[in-house]
Amino acid sequence: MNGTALDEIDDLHWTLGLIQNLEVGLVVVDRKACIKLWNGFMANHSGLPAQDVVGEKLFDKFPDLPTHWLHQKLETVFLLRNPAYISWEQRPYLFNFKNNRPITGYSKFMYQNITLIPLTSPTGDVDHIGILIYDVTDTATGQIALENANQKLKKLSREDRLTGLNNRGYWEECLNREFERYNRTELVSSLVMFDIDHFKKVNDTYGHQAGDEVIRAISQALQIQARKTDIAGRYGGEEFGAVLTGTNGVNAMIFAERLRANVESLLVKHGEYQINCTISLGVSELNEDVESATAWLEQADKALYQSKQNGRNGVTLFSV
Ligand SMILES: Nc1nc2c(ncn2[C@@H]2O[C@H](COP(=O)(O)OP(=O)(O)OP(=O)(O)O)[C@@H](O)[C@H]2O)c(=O)[nH]1
Repeated sequence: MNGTALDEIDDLHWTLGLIQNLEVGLVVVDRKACIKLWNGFMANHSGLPAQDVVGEKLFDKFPDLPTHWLHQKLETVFLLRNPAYISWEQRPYLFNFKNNRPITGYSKFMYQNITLIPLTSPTGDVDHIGILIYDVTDTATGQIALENANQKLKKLSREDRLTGLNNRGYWEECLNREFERYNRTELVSSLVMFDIDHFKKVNDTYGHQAGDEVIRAISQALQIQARKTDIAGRYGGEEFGAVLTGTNGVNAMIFAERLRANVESLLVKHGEYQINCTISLGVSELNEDVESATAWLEQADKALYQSKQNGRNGVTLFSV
């Protein structure tokens, strides 16, 4: 053997060593999806050494693979002779490997980015594809945790702590949006505002904690009665609002009256006491006479004030 041949063998030897020890998975398959190369990364994570895998059909050896999808991807790479990239966001993993990172141990599996590379033979044909598997568990779990934290923050910024209802800021935003929507679609909506009657007396008689229990119980009654499309919020200390989308004034009055009766029949337990409360409600239908979201709110508030004037524990529909 001459010097050049020895050099080439030497080059091949260290190239193979490099491939075997890469911290990236490498699988080479032919046109029949027969496995030609299976590097150390793949052996370590699958528990299957190269001698058990090389020469086998990929889909026979790994029946859990997304056969149809991967087959199509491989065919496209053979046909177009262009690489294909699949990120963990499109498909969390190709091979179901356990996540063995101690820091990101809360993910059960290894997130993977995948690259499919067409491999050209000396004749210029593409008869093989290299499948590269990158372990991106750290990036993926970090990004998922960040997204979850953002979702939680968003929820917290919109939520009233005591009741879990929308807080005033977010509820007003929804009210404004509903008003804008009405201007575009003219689909009717109604607003119900209500306030707990003589609530100061509840606090003074049973204490602030008991008052909080009453607020929570009434909020729950509101949440149970509201539809998914209704927008319920805590407007102030003991004042609440509900935007009833797609509901006219007459039906909003039925809603309000049912809620009034529900609250009237509630008995809120606090220690040895059972506290009974009532609410006063005002209803305002959104129609072309209402000039702004603020005007809509003022109308419902006027109707609520009328209910208080009428002796409380009642419902009033705003009229000019
Ligand atoms: N426990 C508790 N009390 C609150 C909260 N927010 C406001 N309040 C109390 O609600 C009471 C509201 O009293 P008022 O505005 O005088 O009204 P009211 O006693 O309900 O009388 P009317 O509305 O006229 O029937 C006050 O005593 C506030 O301290 C809260 O989050 N928890």
